[in-house]
Amino acid sequence: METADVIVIGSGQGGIPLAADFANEGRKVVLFERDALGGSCINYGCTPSKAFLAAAHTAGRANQGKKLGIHTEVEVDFPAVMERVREIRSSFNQGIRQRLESAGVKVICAEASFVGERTVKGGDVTLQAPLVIINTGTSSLIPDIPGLAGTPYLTNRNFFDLNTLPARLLVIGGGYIGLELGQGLARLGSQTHLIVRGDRVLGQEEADVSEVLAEALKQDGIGLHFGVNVNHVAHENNVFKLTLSSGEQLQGEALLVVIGRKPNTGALNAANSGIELDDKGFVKIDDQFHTTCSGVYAIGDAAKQPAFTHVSWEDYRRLKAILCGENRTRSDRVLGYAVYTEPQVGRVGMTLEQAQKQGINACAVTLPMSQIARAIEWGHDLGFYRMVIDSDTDKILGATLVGYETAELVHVFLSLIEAGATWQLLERSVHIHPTYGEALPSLARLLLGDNMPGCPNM
Ligand SMILES: Cc1cc2nc3c(=O)[nH]c(=O)nc-3n(C[C@H](O)[C@H](O)[C@H](O)COP(=O)(O)OP(=O)(O)OC[C@H]3O[C@@H](n4cnc5c(N)ncnc54)[C@H](O)[C@@H]3O)c2cc1C
Ligand SMILES: NC(=O)c1ccc[n+]([C@@H]2O[C@H](COP(=O)([O-])OP(=O)(O)OC[C@H]3O[C@@H](n4cnc5c(N)ncnc54)[C@H](O)[C@@H]3O)[C@@H](O)[C@H]2O)c1
Repeated sequence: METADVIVIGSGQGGIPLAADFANEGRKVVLFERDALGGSCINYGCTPSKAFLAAAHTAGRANQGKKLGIHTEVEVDFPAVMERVREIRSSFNQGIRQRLESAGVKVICAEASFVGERTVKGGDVTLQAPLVIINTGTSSLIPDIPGLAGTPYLTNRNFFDLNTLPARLLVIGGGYIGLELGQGLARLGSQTHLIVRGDRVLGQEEADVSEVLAEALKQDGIGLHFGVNVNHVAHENNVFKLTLSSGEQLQGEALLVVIGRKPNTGALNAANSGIELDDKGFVKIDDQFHTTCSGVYAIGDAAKQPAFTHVSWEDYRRLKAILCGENRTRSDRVLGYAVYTEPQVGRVGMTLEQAQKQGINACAVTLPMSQIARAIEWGHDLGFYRMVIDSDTDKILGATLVGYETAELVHVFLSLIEAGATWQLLERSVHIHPTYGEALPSLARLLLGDNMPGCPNM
């Protein structure tokens, strides 16, 4: 049987740099990929969705110009929007191929599965290696709704193949993907309905985050249906007909199904290498990414890490350090993430509820957009900034920023928390006027009991 030094299964966000690094060090590295190189992020996730949203939010902002007295007629060239998205995706994809090739990684385009301990078969190649890394990601979870199977519904996988703007869009799921892509198509002109099983969108966030988002979606003309299930799907004459548990019927030319993800571990035959999966199929790992089989590690979404690209990438850095003998773990990082709706949600660290559940004597301060000069000047009236602190140590524990481009601004908190900073440090900082960033020391000033924390001229 052929051998290698390292086998990587899946070209996800952590697997690619790991494979390239080991190959650059002169080791024999083989990477198995059953689909497009670069995984979900580059092909069906972050890259195409954010390129798509750049167009959608440009249209949305132009339409909102009327609040500032600017009236424009937006004309959407949908095929051009989608062609640009696919071009960007393709260029990123090519970049991955070049990176792996120039590092000397042997890429095998086949689905891999374990046939023995640390022994992997893909296509007609069977290999054994002392080090195997699983980075196989997730795929769309599809609900078992009568009538759905066999219809041409959309998921994040085929969404970016669209060439015609659907006149009416129906979305099942009120999470990240439903909100981002649903709001995106609505802003480009689809009459959109969001069907949400729970009582609010983004159910895992704080309730007032959901409220702001719901208001923003309504302003984009999106119909919101809470607390309902889809009982039946029909597809006739190119029109989807959905019957909801409330008895309501909805129709649309497109149906987007985005109710969460399932791990890509079914094909792995993990048990053949003594690798245990949990009851949902995620690979079980310890705090150093080790599976239940010696020499086999798992990173990213398939290992039930928070499902974000930067997490999978950071998994790579930590696993690399661990394999080089450093005593790192996976659980001591400050988690940040963002939702790319308008307004955006930028989140870092703990919410107040999470902190209190951990027994921390925590408190939070919140500053609404109506008290931020920059937001008033630009007409960005939806949202708020919130900071959570430890009342005993004064350390900053977390932040939730809902507003314009907060995915950028929230990094201030990421660095402060990483540095173990107190809220007094933020309060002392003199931020530039007039900026959104200026509101962050103002937020801290609320802890001084300052009721008028805004900028000097307010
Ligand atoms: C629509 C959408 C938008 C997103 N937007 C963002 C965002 O803005 N920011 C963010 O941080 N995250 C975002 N995410 C999440 C992000 O894409 C993932 O968390 C990220 O890609 C990490 O995935 P990964 O490294 O675990 O594996 P993946 O990127 O999923 O890659 C796994 C790879 O393994 C391959 N594979 C699976 N099984 C096998 C097998 N048996 N043999 C060979 N190959 C196999 C797959 O084909 C795939 O290429 C988004 C996701 C989606 C779906
Ligand atoms: N900006 C980003 O970083 C970004 C963007 C997109 C996706 N992602 C990642 O991808 C993951 C998956 O996104 P997602 O939107 O598919 O999942 P999600 O978990 O964010 O949302 C799923 C939604 O579907 C609903 N739902 C679940 N089961 C249902 C059912 N049977 N019927 C009807 N509704 C149901 C849930 O209540 C929820 O509203 C995210 O958790 C995130 O980690 C990240």
